[in-house]
Amino acid sequence: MSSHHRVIAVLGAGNMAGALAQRWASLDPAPELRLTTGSSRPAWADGLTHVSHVPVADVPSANVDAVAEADVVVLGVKPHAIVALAGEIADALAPGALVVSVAGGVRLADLASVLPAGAALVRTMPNTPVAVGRGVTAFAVAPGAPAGTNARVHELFAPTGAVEELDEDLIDAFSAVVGSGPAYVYAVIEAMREAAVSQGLSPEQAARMVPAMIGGAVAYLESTGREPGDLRVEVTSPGGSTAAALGAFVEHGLAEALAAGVGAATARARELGRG
Ligand SMILES: NC(=O)C1=CN([C@@H]2O[C@H](COP(=O)(O)OP(=O)(O)OC[C@H]3O[C@@H](n4cnc5c(N)ncnc54)[C@H](O)[C@@H]3O)[C@@H](O)[C@H]2O)C=CC1
Ligand SMILES: O=C(O)[C@@H]1CCC=N1
Repeated sequence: MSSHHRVIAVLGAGNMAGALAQRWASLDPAPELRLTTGSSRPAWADGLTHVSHVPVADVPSANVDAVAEADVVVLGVKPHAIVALAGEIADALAPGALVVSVAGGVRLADLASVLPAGAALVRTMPNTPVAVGRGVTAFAVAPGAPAGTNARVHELFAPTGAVEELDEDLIDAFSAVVGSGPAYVYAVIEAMREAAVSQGLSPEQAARMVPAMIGGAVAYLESTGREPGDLRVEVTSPGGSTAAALGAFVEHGLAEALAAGVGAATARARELGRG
């Protein structure tokens, strides 16, 4: 991380913004991180001298205090609370501070309306694997932001995984696939573990084997660069056991279920953005 981003304030360091902060805290050299929450305590920050944490329940000015001279300000609260939080800290922002929203649905225009004109404002959609440097984040820069804002976002997010700029109108769809996606994968892992146990494997065996299988399948896909359909066929002997499973998936509507889930998530993100 360059000298640009020496002090990072993370306001609302919960599941998502906390995952980002965790990654930044692990860098060498690490930035100074100032976390705020409502009342909860981010246990991962215990004992880290470059990470401070103040709950607004204890210190009502915690957000404004954290922003003073910060190079980056991450707004990590829930969508319904984020415009109020942006307004609360607007006057305390250091000149040139990069303001990063992670809120689902909430539009740049709504955030820009309460921030100083020309603020370096960016809307992002990260996912929780950023905590281990394997996230995938999309971002859109506010129309009035200074030149170079885009490069600052790339630099800030580079240690958290993949990052790419996306038209703001596509961020809700990206959220439905990639922001929420880890939850879908964990739901699949849970269901596969249950299925394994129902076929006689022990819970411990299933817990070990299922994530290793998924990690291996993804690594094979990524390292060969082959199409998933091609790799699927490679596993599926005609008339064999895999074909029996894939037939059952078609019969039970797996693809339709995934499409319906992604559609529901996109629609819900748009709703959240309208408040
Ligand atoms: N959880 C996820 O995987 C993802 C979440 N997001 C977005 O991240 C945002 C937060 O979601 P989560 O992290 O899941 O929720 P969360 O509830 O874990 O985090 C919100 C945090 O804000 C704190 N907070 C509440 N009021 C505050 C205030 N006035 N000042 C400072 N902190 C305050 C809470 O104590 C909590 O730590 C949402 O806008 C969501 O759309 C985006 C991408 C993925
Ligand atoms: O569930 C949510 O609303 C957020 C947005 C993407 C992931 N979590």
